Amino acid sequence: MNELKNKLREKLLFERKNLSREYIEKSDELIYQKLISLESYKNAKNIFCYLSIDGEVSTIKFLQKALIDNKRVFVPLCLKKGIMEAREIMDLSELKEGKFGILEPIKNSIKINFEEIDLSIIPCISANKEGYRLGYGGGYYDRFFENKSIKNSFILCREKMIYDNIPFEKHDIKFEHVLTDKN
Ligand SMILES: Nc1nc2c(c(=O)[nH]1)N(C=O)[C@@H](CNc1ccc(C(=O)N[C@@H](CCC(=O)O)C(=O)O)cc1)CN2
Ligand SMILES: Nc1ncnc2c1ncn2[C@@H]1O[C@H](COP(=O)(O)OP(=O)(O)OP(=O)(O)O)[C@@H](O)[C@H]1O
Repeated sequence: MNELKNKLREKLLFERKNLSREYIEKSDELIYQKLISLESYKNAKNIFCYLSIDGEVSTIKFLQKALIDNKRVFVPLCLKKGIMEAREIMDLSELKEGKFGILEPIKNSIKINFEEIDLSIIPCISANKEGYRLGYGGGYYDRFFENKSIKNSFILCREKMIYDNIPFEKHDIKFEHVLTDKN
């Protein structure tokens, strides 16, 4: 199974590299507009959202907007293999580049308990329309959401990166929504 996922990861990352700058910018903007129009965004007090890298759907503008709208914003801090926490940031300038080139909050940032998160924004390399995703293979999101009652979870995925036949296993979490530049 891991072999299958790794092959697919490689193929999809290659395809992602070949998306045009134009399409990337356009889909980033469309997805951003959808995000800030969500009722679950408007009602959210506490938001958990990733910090985008490479060809992932950009979340920078969204995070800035959330901070301006006085939401409390939490981002992933990877602690050890497969384990991450949601830690608060007040400003994007607090972030430092961590493992994998991903921006991270400082070590003594405030942790939020899972139950207090009102809205979760989740990265992927690819996803299917049912809410299964393919990530970088660290298992961070599967463990973070394991055995939890998930509310208002949104995977961000460009329409061109949607892939119907994502292989999934018992531990893989099915998220509630997939936001693309089309749906
Ligand atoms: N933007 C963004 N942030 C995210 C994720 C993501 O997919 N996107 N994550 C989603 O999970 C978590 C980080 N995922 C990670 C996955 C792998 C490695 C990593 O170091 N990989 C090594 C090999 C590790 C090993 O197997 O020993 C490498 O590829 O060099 C780091 C972070 C949390 N933050
Ligand atoms: N809840 C879990 N408990 C134990 N191991 C897990 C769990 N979830 C995932 N794993 C393990 O983590 C590894 C990576 O899983 P997977 O390929 O599904 O990651 P991914 O969803 O692509 O990664 P990420 O969530 O970091 O983006 C696999 O070896 C898997 O067995």
